Amino acid sequence: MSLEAIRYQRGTGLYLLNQLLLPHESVWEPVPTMAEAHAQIKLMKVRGAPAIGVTAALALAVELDSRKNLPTLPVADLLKWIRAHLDHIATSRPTAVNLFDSIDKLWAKAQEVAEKTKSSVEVREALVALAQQIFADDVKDNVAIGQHGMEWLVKAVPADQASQLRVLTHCNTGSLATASYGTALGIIRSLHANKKLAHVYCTETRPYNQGSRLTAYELTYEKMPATLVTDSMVSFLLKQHPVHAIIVGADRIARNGDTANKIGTYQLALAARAHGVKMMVAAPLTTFDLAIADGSAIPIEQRPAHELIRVTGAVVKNGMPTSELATVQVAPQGMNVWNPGFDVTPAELIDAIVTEQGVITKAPGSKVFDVAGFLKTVQ
Ligand SMILES: CSC[C@@H](O)[C@@H](O)C(=O)COP(=O)(O)O
Repeated sequence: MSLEAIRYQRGTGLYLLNQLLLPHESVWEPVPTMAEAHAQIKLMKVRGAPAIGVTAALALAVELDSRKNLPTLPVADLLKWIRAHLDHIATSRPTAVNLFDSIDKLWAKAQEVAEKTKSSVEVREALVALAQQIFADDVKDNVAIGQHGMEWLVKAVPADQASQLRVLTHCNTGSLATASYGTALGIIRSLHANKKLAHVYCTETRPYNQGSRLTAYELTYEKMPATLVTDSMVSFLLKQHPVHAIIVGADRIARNGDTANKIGTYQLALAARAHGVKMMVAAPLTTFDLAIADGSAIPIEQRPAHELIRVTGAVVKNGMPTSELATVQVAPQGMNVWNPGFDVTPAELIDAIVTEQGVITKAPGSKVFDVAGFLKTVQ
């Protein structure tokens, strides 16, 4: 059983693993309302593009179930309540489009059922079912991404190396960032399960350390052969040690394949290109934003300065980490800070985008992906 970040059952409620306390403590927190989901997403107690989208949907399901007055409202009033709550949760974090994908799907379903049935109870039932579907689909999609990515990479490397693959990943894209299994980490999980993984490197992913806190935790938990490196070591690592592919997730992918992902991804793609290493992006279709032509339109979240100038970790006693957390300051007070949470990797630097429907590659000679064209062939 792999780690999980989201627990939900109708009647029991929604619980999120507080990722701010990992890997030192596993504390599950209830999410009884959309307002609480907004707070947990904003604080990054839950994070990762797919996990955010799933959380928003399940929180709506939970609140629709627990507020007994909602199904007694006239359907027009229930729609107003739903719209206001969806608009609020949309303000929690700006970059991962999966949140907005969930919001759009939930709103479309609410309107459709309201129009057809005029029944608030029917609207509630349809939205609870849709939220459960969004949760279940994410797991299924990640498993498919894992399989497609593994198959693509095995074919992309020399045959005599295909069962001894060495990869590098960034940020956290595993069970903790999704409903389960993971996207980029899902591919690595599939390689490991199929005995094709020789080694995985994970970056610390400064400044928020999703790599050292979360991915390293998942890799250790899964007993994969793994090594942690700082973000600044990657070019030298690629020069010194053979790595077949850098595999990352995504928060938003434009029509041409430009990809917003955790800050630092762009420099990894540049290093990969300079060293002849494959650059793979793994994401479900909920991460695609077909409304934007290229990455210049992707909103990039600016994170607070304290994430750069302070570090939180477990207090070490007798050489061992304890469950006591402490925050220390590592830069002078008052120092100016620039802290974008994400960057955009140009499509030109990406070799493959792995989805649950298959792998998107560029036409020979093209610098960009035809995402819309790919989707027409698979849907
Ligand atoms: C499968 S998650 C893909 C991305 O969401 C992930 O790499 C990432 O950038 C997460 O950022 P975070 O700021 O931790 O939410």
